[in-house]
Amino acid sequence: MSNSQNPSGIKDKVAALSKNFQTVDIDGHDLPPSPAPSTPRNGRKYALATELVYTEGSDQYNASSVPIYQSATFKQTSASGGQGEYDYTRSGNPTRSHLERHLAKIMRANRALVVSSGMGALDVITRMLRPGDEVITGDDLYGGTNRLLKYLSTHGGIVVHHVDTTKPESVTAAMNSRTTMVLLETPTNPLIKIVDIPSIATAAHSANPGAIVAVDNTMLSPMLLNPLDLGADIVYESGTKYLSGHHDLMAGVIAVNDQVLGDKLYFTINASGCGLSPFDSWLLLRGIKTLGVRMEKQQGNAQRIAEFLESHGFKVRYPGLKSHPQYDLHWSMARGAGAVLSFETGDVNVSERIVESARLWAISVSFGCVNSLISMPCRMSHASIDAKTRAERAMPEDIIRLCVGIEDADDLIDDLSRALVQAGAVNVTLDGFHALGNGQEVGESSSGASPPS
Ligand SMILES: Cc1ncc(COP(=O)(O)O)c(C=O)c1O
Ligand SMILES: N[C@@H](CCSC[C@H](N)C(=O)O)C(=O)O
Repeated sequence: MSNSQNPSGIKDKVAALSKNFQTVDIDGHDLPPSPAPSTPRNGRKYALATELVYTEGSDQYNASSVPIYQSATFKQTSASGGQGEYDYTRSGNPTRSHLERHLAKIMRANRALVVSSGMGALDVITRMLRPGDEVITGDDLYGGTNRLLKYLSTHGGIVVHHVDTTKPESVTAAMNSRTTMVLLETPTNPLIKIVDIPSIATAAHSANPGAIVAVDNTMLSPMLLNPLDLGADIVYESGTKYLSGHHDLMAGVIAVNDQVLGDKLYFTINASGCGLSPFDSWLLLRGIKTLGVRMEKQQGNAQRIAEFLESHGFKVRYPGLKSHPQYDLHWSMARGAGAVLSFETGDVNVSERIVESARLWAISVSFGCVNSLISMPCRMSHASIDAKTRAERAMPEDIIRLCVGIEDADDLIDDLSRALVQAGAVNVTLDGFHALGNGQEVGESSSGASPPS
């Protein structure tokens, strides 16, 4: 390059300098590594609602919204490679890093990792298992989790014990020195059973100090529960649900405190290539900002709807109701009841008619979205669990799951009332209406098992 093209020789100087000093750009400006993450956890400085929206970026242009680094590759400054913070998006991407560090803070973890779905997160976690390892898990589990565990027990030589995790003594009885992982959900999906995380974590670690206690926190989100503070080693969740809140992306989040564990999980993510894309990382980061207000509104609505159904004679499962058999246990761990509840009608056909009569409530799987959803888990989200297993696990075929959104609660109740009447689920009198055929106790199964899909 001639001096006329480069009068002061500044570019040569900068090029030489930048080999050693990576934060100087081509024009010699001091350049912070692009978007520096939200501050790593250093003790909670603010209330969670504040932390959700507060991110300290040091983007070179002070962008208020973290930029989407839609790039697969990052140029290096020398042929020896590995000098820049990023080289390839499968291994790391600034938008994803920002999200991960923001999540670590919110989840009260030392490290968070984001992948392409909640099931992707569980896949990464279970890749730590080896043939002969034993896993203890619940008898009421999200259908996809059950399916992956079944696959691992059929094809991977992993022994999976499904026990009633609401009874810590059942979990303890299944433990031995080969127990490598205890996998918990609370509240369970869809029976809304509560699991005592601290007691089970203590028992698992004393049976085998190397055992990993992993908690699926999808139902409550970090807004309402922090399993790592209760003795869990890994917390993971489907970011498709509350964290993002709009059903416009799929994501999975994993968080840990142990550095070695974090490194192992990261290795698998890089090796298998399931890290969350830059655009979905950005969308998830945007969704997280409103988690506090969404959850507050959603669980306020859910409480009203649970009380409405119970007051009209339905058997309702929701930890915000004093009638929940594990009300005290739930509130000893969590800061809220969440926004998923289920109820029974006593008749699978009546349940079907209710679901199909609702208008505001969309017939849809999933939960955590701003819109209210209604579903029959045995035919939808949990259809991958065969009818025989569902019956053995006392999963009522008529159970209806409500995933409550942010709409006006009166509108939701009006729509549900109309659906209950239209479906013939209630006895209407001059004084109001009352559930028909609700002679069931929690956990008692009704007839009418439908075939697995
Ligand atoms: C409790 C629970 N865990 C995990 C998952 C899996 O998440 P994803 O659908 O994002 O893979 C789901 C739902 O799909 C779920 O309900
Ligand atoms: N067809 C899907 C069903 C997804 S269910 C989603 C969510 N976890 C829920 O509980 O509603 C599948 O087979 O995985």
